[in-house]
Amino acid sequence: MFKTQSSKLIEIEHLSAGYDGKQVLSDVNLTVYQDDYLGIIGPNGGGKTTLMRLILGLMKPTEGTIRYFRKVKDESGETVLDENGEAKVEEVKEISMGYLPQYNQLDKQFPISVYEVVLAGLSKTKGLFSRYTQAQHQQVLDTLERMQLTEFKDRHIAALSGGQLQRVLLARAIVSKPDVVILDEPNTYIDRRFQKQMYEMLEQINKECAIIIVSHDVAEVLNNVKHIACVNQHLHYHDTADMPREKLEEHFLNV
Ligand SMILES: Nc1ncnc2c1ncn2[C@@H]1O[C@H](COP(=O)(O)OP(=O)(O)OP(=O)(O)O)[C@@H](O)[C@H]1O
Repeated sequence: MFKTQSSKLIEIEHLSAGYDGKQVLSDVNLTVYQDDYLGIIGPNGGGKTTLMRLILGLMKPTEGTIRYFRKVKDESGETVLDENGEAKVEEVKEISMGYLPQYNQLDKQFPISVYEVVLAGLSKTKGLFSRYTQAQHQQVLDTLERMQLTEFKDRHIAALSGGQLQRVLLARAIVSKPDVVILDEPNTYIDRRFQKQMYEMLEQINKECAIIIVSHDVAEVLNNVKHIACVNQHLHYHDTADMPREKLEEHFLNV
């Protein structure tokens, strides 16, 4: 089993939020760590996507705070450690986040190629009127290679299988080397045969950044994540290393 004791990346305290005066999340507290792999599970309409939208800054809470932290580096670029030997962090206004949206939020007919989709993952790092640099184009090519997508580079996204499209969107989410990748129901893109491959890719990605994955596939999520949070207006949190797998399944399979 995994064990994480690393520095915080996102800290959520006493967060409440909703739509049109109807409360969807109440008094949510959650810490996401720098090298975290956090699974978010819960019933339909429980507030999982809402929590992701809040973390991404796409909507504002009615109460509570979300704070972001970055590792402190010295002049030579080395991470500074605190008294416990953990990376020292400082609060920052924002961190970089890659996002893989739910399948049903996607317009597959939008006229855009695989290369352009992945390049769009760098749009935040480019000035509004400036062009992408040679290095940024190379970054796209490297990411396509890593995701085994080079042969589909010029293909229209409507002409991809679900698994290929999922890899393209994952490539877009990681191309900027973000601090955290947020995946909302990534399994809806693929059939079960490809799930193993997806989790292997995520394990590799987790060596470089934190991952938050929303999923209905409780058993599969429990197999892969370091921490698990069950969201149903309130949030219940568990360290998967602290609880036997059977207990977690018993606890969560019926949510
Ligand atoms: N834009 C919106 N306007 C009004 N109500 C919304 C909006 N988005 C979500 N809701 C409502 O908020 C509640 C939580 O929705 P949310 O999408 O966060 O749940 P979820 O846990 O992600 O659900 P699912 O597992 O079905 O994707 C639901 O009752 C939903 O109908």
